[in-house]
Amino acid sequence: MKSVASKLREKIEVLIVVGIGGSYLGARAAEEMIRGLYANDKVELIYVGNTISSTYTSQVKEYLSKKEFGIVNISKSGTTTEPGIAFRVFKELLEQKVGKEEAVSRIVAVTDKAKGALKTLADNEGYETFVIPDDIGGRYSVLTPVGIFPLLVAGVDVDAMFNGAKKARKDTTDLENNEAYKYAVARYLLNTKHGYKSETLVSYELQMQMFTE
Ligand SMILES: O=P(O)(O)OC[C@H]1O[C@H](O)[C@H](O)[C@@H](O)[C@@H]1O
Repeated sequence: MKSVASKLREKIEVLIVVGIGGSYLGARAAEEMIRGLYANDKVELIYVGNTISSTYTSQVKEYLSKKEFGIVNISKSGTTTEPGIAFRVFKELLEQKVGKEEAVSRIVAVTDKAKGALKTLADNEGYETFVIPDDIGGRYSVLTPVGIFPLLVAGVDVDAMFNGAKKARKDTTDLENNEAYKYAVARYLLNTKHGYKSETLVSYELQMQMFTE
């Protein structure tokens, strides 16, 4: 995955990340938390397929007219409507810009190992493909190719991320010092013993906003 990402990085200024829900939020949350909102890196990530806004889509198309770009299309089922539409739009734009053959070398699919329309399309077109493991749900997929591929193209140090994840796992085995566990216990007690029925998790730190999305 690293070599595919670094080859793509050499060619492009923008990576179009196609995906919605669990197939996009992890990468975006991690990218913004790690790089900040205005990253000083040669490759910019632009997220599409999480809206059907034609205004947004045409703004991104216009922005790309002067940029070298590639696409990663991320969908576990391979059949979700919004990313399906967005992928068609941006694939066509890329093919018009660089030709079909070069477009194939700039498109990557992240999807199920065997089933779904995206898997079939990727096999037919010859796109490089990375697998979303069966037993990992969308919202937990940031440390799979769903999050890691876009982050690699963005130039994020993913080895440091994995080291951090390993350290967090080790540190949290002791429940008394596990912040997530303490939070879960507190909210459970507030709900069941004190009658609080709704909860709002808010971040006023702009680059952490996607974490709570
Ligand atoms: O990865 P996909 O199959 O395209 O699904 C992407 C997302 O689609 C919807 O928004 C679902 O509510 C999410 O749970 C899912 O993560």
